[in-house]
Amino acid sequence: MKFSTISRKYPAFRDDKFKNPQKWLQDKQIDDNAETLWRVHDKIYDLSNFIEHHPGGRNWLEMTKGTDITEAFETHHIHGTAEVILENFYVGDAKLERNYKVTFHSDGFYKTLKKRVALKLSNHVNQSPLKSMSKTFCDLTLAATFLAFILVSRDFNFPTAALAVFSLFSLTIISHNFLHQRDNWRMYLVNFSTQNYRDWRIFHVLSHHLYPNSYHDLEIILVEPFLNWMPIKKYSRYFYYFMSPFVYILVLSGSCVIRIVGAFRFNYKLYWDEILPLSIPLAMYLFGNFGMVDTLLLWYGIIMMTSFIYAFFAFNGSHHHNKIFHDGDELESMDFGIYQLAATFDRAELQKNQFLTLTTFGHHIAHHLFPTLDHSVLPELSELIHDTCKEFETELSVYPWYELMIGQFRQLGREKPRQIHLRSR
Ligand code: HEM
Repeated sequence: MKFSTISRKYPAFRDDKFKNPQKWLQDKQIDDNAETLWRVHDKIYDLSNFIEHHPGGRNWLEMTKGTDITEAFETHHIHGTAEVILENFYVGDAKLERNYKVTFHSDGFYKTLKKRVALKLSNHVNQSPLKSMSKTFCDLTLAATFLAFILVSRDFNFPTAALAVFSLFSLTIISHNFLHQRDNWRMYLVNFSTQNYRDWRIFHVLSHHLYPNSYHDLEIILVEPFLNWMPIKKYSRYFYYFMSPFVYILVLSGSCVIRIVGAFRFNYKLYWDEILPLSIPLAMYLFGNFGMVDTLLLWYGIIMMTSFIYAFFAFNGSHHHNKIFHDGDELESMDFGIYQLAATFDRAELQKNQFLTLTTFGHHIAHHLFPTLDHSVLPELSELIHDTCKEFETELSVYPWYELMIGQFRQLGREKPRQIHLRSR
């Protein structure tokens, strides 16, 4: 059946043969009723003259022209300044209703929590020292990654290879913290794993974060038909179990292949920072003991191992337990925050360690609710989020890691949509 629980239209993108982040944005323009400009709730804005002045960087507004940016706008601005500025660019009311059914009522769960978070951040939490720890961790991991790859190319053995894999894995996830924020140089570090920060901002920030586990979520759609967590399946669970390790190994370099194919077949633009990942094999070649071909093979081998561990964490960590919402399931409330709680679980372990929070997608629910906040600030919000959940008679789901993993494999076999019980008043 072709429908999505969270939107009125079934995404145009689903019927494309070659799926990639740029095409996702183009097709979103068809679905979003944004009248070639920018839509926020039921109003249309012309932000063309604001692109250059946007404090978060020009990239966000450039990419989203012609689409409904309600979810992005609400989640990326906590303090209310953006709402005031937005009104300067109002051009008229939207002619058609919003495609997405998710709501942001001012007395609903998400907006209530957001007001409380804004107050707490202004009055009680000094973010600067915490944020600078994140930057220090990130910079040390960057240095460790280069050092580890050079060590591998001088003396290839299990400990040096493991060090290279774990430092690149950590670097990839730490840099994810920074690409959610205003433009900064650390966002480019995600490129070292052969991915690209612009694509990440589409498939992860604008697609996965805003519409998790739905047919609008590119992180799910891009691995189909090899993996499928939606309740409506094409193949048996055994096919997906068999394919899992192959998908895990190829996830990182696969995104690079998608970009190259997009550039040659569809004329998508390639940027200077696409060549950043090659600085690692270059350093290995200059300082190591291997020839050029062996260096490249060694580098790619480590990328594949990193990819396996990265995908293992990403797919088993927070979104695909069989009790989690997946498109086709019914939701009891369409409040944006309640939807995020239904589509995201937290891991019980290691919640207090800042380095591990940064490198393993920790405090994932809080991160989904307020993605621009540095991961170091998220533990400070735990109590507030718990209290607000209680008040709205809803809950955070926290599971031990092994249960999330078992649930993910069960979800690969779940074939019936069901109602997700997360109440909210
Ligand atoms: C696709 C939609 C948008 C996205 C993804 C986005 C993203 C961001 C990001 C990442 C930041 C930096 C946040 C931080 O590091 O604390 C930011 C800040 C900001 N943005 Fe946007 N933005 C969008 C649309 C807009 C619009 C339409 C306006 C107003 C017309 C706006 C006004 C601001 C302002 C004033 C800030 C400074 C921080 C604040 O006051 O919240 N943004 N934005």
